[in-house]
Amino acid sequence: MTAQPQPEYLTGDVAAINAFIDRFDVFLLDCDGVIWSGDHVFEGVVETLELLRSRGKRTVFVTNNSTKSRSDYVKKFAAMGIPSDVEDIFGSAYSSAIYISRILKLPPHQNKVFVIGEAGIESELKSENVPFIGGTDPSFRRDMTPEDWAGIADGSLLDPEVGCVLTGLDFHINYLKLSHAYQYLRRGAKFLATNVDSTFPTHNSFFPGAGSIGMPLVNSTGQKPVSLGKPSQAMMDAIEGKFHLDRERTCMIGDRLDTDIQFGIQGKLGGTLAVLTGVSHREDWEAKNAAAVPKFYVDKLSDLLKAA
Ligand SMILES: O=C(O)[C@H](O)[C@H](O)COP(=O)(O)O
Ligand SMILES: [Mg+2]
Repeated sequence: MTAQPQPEYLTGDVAAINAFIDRFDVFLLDCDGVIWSGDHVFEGVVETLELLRSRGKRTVFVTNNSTKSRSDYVKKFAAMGIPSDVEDIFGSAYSSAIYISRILKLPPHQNKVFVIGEAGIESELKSENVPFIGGTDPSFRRDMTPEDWAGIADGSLLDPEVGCVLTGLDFHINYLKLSHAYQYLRRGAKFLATNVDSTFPTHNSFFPGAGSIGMPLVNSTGQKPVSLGKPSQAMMDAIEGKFHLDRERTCMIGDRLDTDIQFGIQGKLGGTLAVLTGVSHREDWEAKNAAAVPKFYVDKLSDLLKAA
């Protein structure tokens, strides 16, 4: 197997950074591991976004994190001193909601979604008028009872209008939710995921990701979900349609090879930039079986400030 061309290292190279910025009109920016870690915004990120915008560049935030809706993210950005607009944000919860409402088009008698995930998914489904159950409903945040075993087994506790199961990052996952979802899938419901990231970078550490939350259903049903987050090209096509992207003049910036960088490469974007403040490290793309190799990399996003 021929070695993949290794990325250009930009950190500290003012001329290369300027050439990099001038080469693109639109920057698609990942969030967890690039902009912030949990509620902590990385140093210099606010100024870096200001620099890109001052040079007439469009900044679009593309996150796989489905726990928040686009309007939640506008609030999170504002709290960090980053002006943004709902129109600048494309999350996997939104990507999933528009896929279900505009592409999947569930039959009217089975148009409900059983959600495994947080409020972000529910808000985006509501914005697309897609009915759902499960999710943050407190009646699902408890242990199984004898009635649950019996009612799930004979179907009397299941909602016949559920036609789809959607899994995302869920900080309240439990056996009751998994059992309902499993039975809906056994009965033929469509299996979707907002994203399948194995880990979640936050609090300067790592936690189980959305993909690890949905894995018990993959294992128990033998089915794989259709994933609507990065690197899904359904998401890229939706972004291209919305922002009228010139792919050659667009660069994806991310911290994860098998989501962000693959997303940019499969999307045939003009460039991909990896940052080393999140999941992936140099060894990951230098490895023979690398999931993807970025075109450029920096230690951290704010290294682009050297261009100023
Ligand atoms: O488990 C997850 O959902 C992901 O780790 C998280 O959402 C990643 O978000 P992103 O880096 O795409 O902003
Ligand atoms: Mg990330």
